Amino acid sequence: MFSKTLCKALRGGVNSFHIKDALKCHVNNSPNILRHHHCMMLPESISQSPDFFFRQLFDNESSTYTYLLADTTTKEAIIIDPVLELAERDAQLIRDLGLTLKYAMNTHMHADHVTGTGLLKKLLPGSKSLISKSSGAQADIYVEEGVDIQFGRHRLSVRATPGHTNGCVTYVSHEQGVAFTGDALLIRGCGRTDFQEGNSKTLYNSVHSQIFTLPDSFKLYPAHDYKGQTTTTVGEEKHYNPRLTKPLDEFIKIMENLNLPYPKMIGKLEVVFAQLLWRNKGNVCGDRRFLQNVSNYTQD
Ligand SMILES: N[C@@H](CCC(=O)N[C@@H](CSS)C(=O)NCC(=O)O)C(=O)O
Repeated sequence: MFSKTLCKALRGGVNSFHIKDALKCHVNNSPNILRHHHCMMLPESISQSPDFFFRQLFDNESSTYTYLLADTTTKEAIIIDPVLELAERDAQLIRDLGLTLKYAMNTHMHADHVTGTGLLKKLLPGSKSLISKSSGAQADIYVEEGVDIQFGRHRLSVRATPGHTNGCVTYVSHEQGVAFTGDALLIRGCGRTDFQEGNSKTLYNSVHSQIFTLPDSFKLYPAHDYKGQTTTTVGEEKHYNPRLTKPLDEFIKIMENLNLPYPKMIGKLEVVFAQLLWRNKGNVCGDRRFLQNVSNYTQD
């Protein structure tokens, strides 16, 4: 079924360019059914530096990804989007690996789970919480567009990617060719825009100007996935994202008709809200204020 060139390329441990050429040649010489599938060209991927530690962690409850990154020489580490219930797991992993947590940070103020940054700070004294200034949430350190976050010799630069919430940011490592997109861009999807401070036009512009302008080979790591996918690339999403490849007006219609259920974890936040209400003697009003106050209560 495969052409000789393709079989040779697949057998020979050749690089992606060889396979690409062979695939092109295979498709050109194959029946129509293969020719009609316009698959994208695989870009050369950037290899991560040997001193860059990367670990993807998952929370089954909220389908949240947490990322632990570190400089293996200095042992300085950061954690992105930790979940409250799994803070003990994350702290233990950091201790086991002999790392020192510098920042417990968020890509945005989460509506679907309570952040673990506050508890991590207690479990790992010396670490600080970090979030974007525009999130309106409480933290030790506030970042905004253009700022660099340093750990050891590595750094993540902050790109503002509002739309799912006002304070959403994407953290980019240009050297490692990776970006942590939070809920702005999900694998073959994107963050919903129907509550909190959601705005689909803003989200569309954010993704197109701040994420799709990165090199095609950059690997993207979102804050959630509901289908068991772990990562994607800029090139893949520019080619296959069923929402963001559409023109803006179509994208807006798609987002208006997602009909997603309210995230199930918001139920849990309501328990926190009840405590907050009790503490504040009932002085809380409106959905936005509710989420803001829950965040303030849980963030730091
Ligand atoms: N049924 C899911 C709902 C998940 C959900 O709404 N996820 C958010 C991110 S957390 S606010 C989202 O933006 N989803 C976009 C999408 O297309 O799924 C659950 O409660 O688990």
